[in-house]
Amino acid sequence: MNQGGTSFTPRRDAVILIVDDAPDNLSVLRKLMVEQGYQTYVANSGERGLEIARRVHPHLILLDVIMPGMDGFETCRQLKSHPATEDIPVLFMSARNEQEDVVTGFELGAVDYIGKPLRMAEVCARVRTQLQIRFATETQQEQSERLRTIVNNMAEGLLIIEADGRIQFTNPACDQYLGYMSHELAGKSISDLLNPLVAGEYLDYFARYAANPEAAHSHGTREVIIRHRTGKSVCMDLTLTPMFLRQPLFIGLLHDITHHKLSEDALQRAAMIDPLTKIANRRHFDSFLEKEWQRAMRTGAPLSLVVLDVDHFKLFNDTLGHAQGDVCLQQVAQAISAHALRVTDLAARYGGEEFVLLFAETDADSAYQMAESIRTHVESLHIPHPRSATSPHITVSIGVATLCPTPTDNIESLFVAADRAMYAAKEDGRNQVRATRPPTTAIEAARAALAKR
Ligand SMILES: Nc1nc2c(ncn2[C@@H]2O[C@H](COP(=O)(O)OP(=O)(O)OP(=O)(O)O)[C@@H](O)[C@H]2O)c(=O)[nH]1
Repeated sequence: MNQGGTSFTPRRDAVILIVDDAPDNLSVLRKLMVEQGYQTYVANSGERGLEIARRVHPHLILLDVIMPGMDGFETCRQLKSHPATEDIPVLFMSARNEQEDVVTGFELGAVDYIGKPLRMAEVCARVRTQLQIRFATETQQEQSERLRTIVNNMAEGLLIIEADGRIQFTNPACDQYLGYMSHELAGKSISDLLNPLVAGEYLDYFARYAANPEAAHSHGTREVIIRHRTGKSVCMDLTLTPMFLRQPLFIGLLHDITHHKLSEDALQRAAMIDPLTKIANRRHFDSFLEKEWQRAMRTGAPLSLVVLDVDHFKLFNDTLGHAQGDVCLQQVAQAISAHALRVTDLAARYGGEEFVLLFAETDADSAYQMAESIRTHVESLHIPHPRSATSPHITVSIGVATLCPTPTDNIESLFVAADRAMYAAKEDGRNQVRATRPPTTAIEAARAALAKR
C-alpha cells in the first residue's frame, strides 16, 4: 500500500456496507463497489444496517439519510454510541443537502457527506480517500500498539530525556532497574541519577546538540554508575541517541551490567589467586613485582625478595600422603602471608612448595628479620614431619635478596640471588634464613636470641 502519494490503491480486503432503502440505489452502488474490488454488504433499512455493522465491522459505511423508520441520522447516532461500531467511518449520501443537513451529518460524526443524485466517479474517489485515511489510522494504531508492547516488555531500560536533562518518560524495565514506581521518574533530572561529573558531561552534550541539531550524533554506549532509589549504586551501560521531533529529545537505553561486573571482578580475582592456598599466584606476583620494581627505580628505595621452600616436602608427601601435603601447604601459606602486612608487601605461591614474598621499601636487615620471623612461625605450627632428618616438624629454608634497582639491574638477577641464598640455606642444614649479604650485628644478635628460645 502506498500511503505517501496520490497513487493509493485500497486494500483488496476493504469491506463496505451500503445502507439505502431504494433498491435501485443499492444495486447500482453495490455493483460499483464490487467493481472497485471491495467486499460489499447491503442493507435496506437503518435497523438492518446496524445489525450488519455490528456483525461484520466494515471499514466504511455509505449511509442514506432519508429512509422510512430509522433514518440515516438516527442510524449514525446509534452506530456512534455503540463501542463495537463507534469507530467505523460513516459517509452520508442524501438528496437533503442543505447546509444544515450537511452540518448535522458532520456533527453526528460522519467523515463525509455526498449530495444526491450521486456522481459515481466522485463516490468512488471519496470512498477511496476515506479508506486511505482509515487504513493509515489503523496502521498508525497498530504501529503504536506494537511499539508500546515492545517498550513495556523490553529487557533494556528506556528513558526519553529532554534537552535540559529532564526525564520525560521511562519504561517499566527502567523503573524496575532503578527501584522506582511507574511514572515516578518523569519530571526528575538525570542529574538525580548520575554523579555530578557524568551528569555535567551529558547535559553539555544535550545542550550542544539541541543548539545544533544538524550535527547530532549518537553519544554511543558508556558504562555509568547510576543511583538506585535506595541510594545504592548500580553499574549500567547507557546508550544515548538524539531524536528530533517537535523538540530535541534523547533516547537513553540502559542495560544492567552489575552481574557481569561482579562475575568479571570475581574472574579477575580468581585469575590472581592460587586455588589451593588462596594467596596470590605467580602471575599476580610477577606483575606486582614489576610495578614495585619500577617504583623503586623512581624512588631509589630498597626492594627485598624472599624465597621460601618447604624442607623435605617430597618425603612429607610420601609419608603422609598428598592430601596431607596440601593441608600443610595451606598452613604454611597462611603463616607466610601473615607477614605481608603493608600494601606494598605481597606473599605468593610461586610453584609446588615454593613461596615468595616481596617487601617493597624494605632494607636487607628488615627483610632478614621478617624472614626469620616467618621461619620460626612455620616451625611453631608444629606440623608433624615424622621422617624428616631436620626436625620432627615442618620447616622452611629461606633466601633473601635486597636491591635498590637501577636501570642496569633486572628482576631476574634479584630472583637468582634470592634462590641462591635459599639453596645455601638448604645446604647449610635447612630450617634457616640466608641473605645475599651478611646480616648486621644487630640482626645476628636477634637471630641468636631467637635460636636460644
Ligand atoms: N601435596 C602437594 N605436593 C606438592 C604440590 N606441589 C608440589 N608438591 C610436591 O612437592 C615436592 C617437592 O619436592 P622437592 O622439590 O624434591 O623437595 P624435597 O627434596 O622434598 O625437599 P628439599 O630438598 O628440602 O627442597 C614434590 O614431591 C612435589 O610432588 C602440591 O600442590 N601438593
